[in-house]
Amino acid sequence: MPAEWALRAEDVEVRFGDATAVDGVSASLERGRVTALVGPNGSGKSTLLRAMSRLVVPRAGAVALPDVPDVAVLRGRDLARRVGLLAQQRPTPAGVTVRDLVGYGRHPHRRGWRGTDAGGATAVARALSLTGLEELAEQALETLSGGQLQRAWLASALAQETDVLLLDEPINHLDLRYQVEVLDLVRSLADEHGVAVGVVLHDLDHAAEVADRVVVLSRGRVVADGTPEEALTEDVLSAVYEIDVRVGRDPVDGALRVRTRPVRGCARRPALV
Ligand SMILES: Nc1ncnc2c1ncn2[C@@H]1O[C@H](COP(=O)(O)OP(=O)(O)OP(=O)(O)O)[C@@H](O)[C@H]1O
Repeated sequence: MPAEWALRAEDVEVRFGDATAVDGVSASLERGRVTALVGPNGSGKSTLLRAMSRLVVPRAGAVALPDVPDVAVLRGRDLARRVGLLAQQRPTPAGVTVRDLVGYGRHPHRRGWRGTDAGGATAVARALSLTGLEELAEQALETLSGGQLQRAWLASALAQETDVLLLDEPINHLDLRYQVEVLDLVRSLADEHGVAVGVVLHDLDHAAEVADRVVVLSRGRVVADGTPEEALTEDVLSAVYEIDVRVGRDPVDGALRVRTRPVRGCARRPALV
């Protein structure tokens, strides 16, 4: 049975001056499913996520929720209660603690002139716990490492408690352990909480592992959209990345593995001592 869609881009076009960054893209994010957006640098992944959360206004097309044919009619805070975005580029405000930053994620839920938010404290505590940041909660953002800061921003997006979560390169700067933990978290948000996740990833092995569906973008257009096996083919990837790509299976666990021909000079590495 096809999954129920939660957010949909319909023929979305975004231009910056004369340049078209997203060129008539249609793609759906489904409840309880992880959709990975992949493609070369500059192919329009971030711009598409930003258009889906209305951070950029499409020149044509629409972004729809099941009950709202075009989210352009929604107030920003109404959309932010339903669609969360972990953007790629974020300013780091000085003198702000991790707990403050995570609390900002509750902004769309605050009501009234005092800004009351009944579920706020629980949501912030949960987000800190899910991202392993409880011990750093009172620390100022400027004292964090790149990976800790990345987790703090992710926690802020989680505290927003939206049905749709858009994550732009969420495992950037993370060490091996936190890469796995964040990808596990992404999976469990979909599996256990029914969240529709759209995630931009550069590592195609990660995309194959975590995603139910993969959308491959090239020059602002969708060139493949399907299961990892359907979308991440040698033909598609070799054409899109303009490099000889091989797709196989991991001999140990059978997972899809994407490899490139060794870069000249890197094929023969000295033996590890
Ligand atoms: N604010 C902007 N002003 C002008 N051009 C922009 C702006 N944002 C993005 N672009 C251009 O739009 C195109 C798509 O950029 P985008 O950031 O969406 O690509 P991407 O696939 O996310 O790339 P990357 O993998 O490098 O993050 C690029 O050519 C980029 O230069």
